Amino acid sequence: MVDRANRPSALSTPAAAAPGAQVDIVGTGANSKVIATLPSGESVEVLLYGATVTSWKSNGGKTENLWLSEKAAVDGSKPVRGGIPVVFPVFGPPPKSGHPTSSLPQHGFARNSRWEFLGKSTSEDALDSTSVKLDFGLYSSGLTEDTRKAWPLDFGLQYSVTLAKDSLQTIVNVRNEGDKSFEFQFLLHTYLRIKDISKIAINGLLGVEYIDKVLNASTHQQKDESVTITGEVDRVYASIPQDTTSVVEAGKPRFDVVRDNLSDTVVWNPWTEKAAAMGDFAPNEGFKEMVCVEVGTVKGWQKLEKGEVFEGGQTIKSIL
Ligand SMILES: O=P(O)(O)OC[C@H]1O[C@@H](O)[C@H](O)[C@@H](O)[C@@H]1O
Repeated sequence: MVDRANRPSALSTPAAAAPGAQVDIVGTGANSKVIATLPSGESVEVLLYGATVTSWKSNGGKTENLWLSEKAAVDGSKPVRGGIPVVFPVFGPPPKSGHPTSSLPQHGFARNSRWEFLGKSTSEDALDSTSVKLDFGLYSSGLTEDTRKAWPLDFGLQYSVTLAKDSLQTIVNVRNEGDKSFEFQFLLHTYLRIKDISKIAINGLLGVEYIDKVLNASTHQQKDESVTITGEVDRVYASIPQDTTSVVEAGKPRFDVVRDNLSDTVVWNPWTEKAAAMGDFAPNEGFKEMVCVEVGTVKGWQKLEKGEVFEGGQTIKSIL
């Protein structure tokens, strides 16, 4: 457990009042989303369902950085296929029995619960560039009765999405608001949009041990400098010493994914058959234009005692 409640996050954004960013709440009910746009045109869209970031445009609003399936459910009927779903309090299929998360669905309940929009703050950096921070909350009191029964622990999640000119920062703060300790895993299931999977290299994982879920969960070590993708990939890289995982496309840096207080990263691409088997994955060939680089804490469990807080997240830089 890492308690960062009392130390300022290196990634936190000051909430100084500055005009400029436009923030709108669009739609009603399960479809509601918050859209923030900077004066320079960059934008982010966050569906209240799952607090799922469904779009992040940089380059003056001209470049979409996230992949979203054409058949993604954005009506609250199921987790969103694409964008940045939030995985909490368990990653993947939960332990079969004997763990408090055992009756939860794959990847937990955060990605299919409706979050509250807590508000926005804007700031300007030294270069007079505006950024906007959107805060979302999910609390045990806001869960459905069934979910509450399946995980009857008192928690508060605050999730901050900060849009700046060339970056998006997503940070979670998990608080134990009950009397009993609890364990959790957390992951940001980011679907990065790329042009051509055959030209992608993922760097920053050299020497790191990973569990290969395609090869019967066997353990391997990353021996090549770059991970390239030529078939289904589903790997959990754990305890990564380097903070940054980079995505290079056709020899040019495209994304830097910088982890904050999260030591693991999942690299996932479903490839042909798995993509075709998912009813909400479209178009079929869409797997060529996405790669998931998912930062998290998923090997083992984070434990929070009464009143304790954990904070962690990522900053993604879009390089063009
Ligand atoms: O279909 P889901 O539940 O969104 O999960 C997608 C993928 O998510 C990845 O994080 C997992 O490592 C994969 O095993 C899984 O298939």
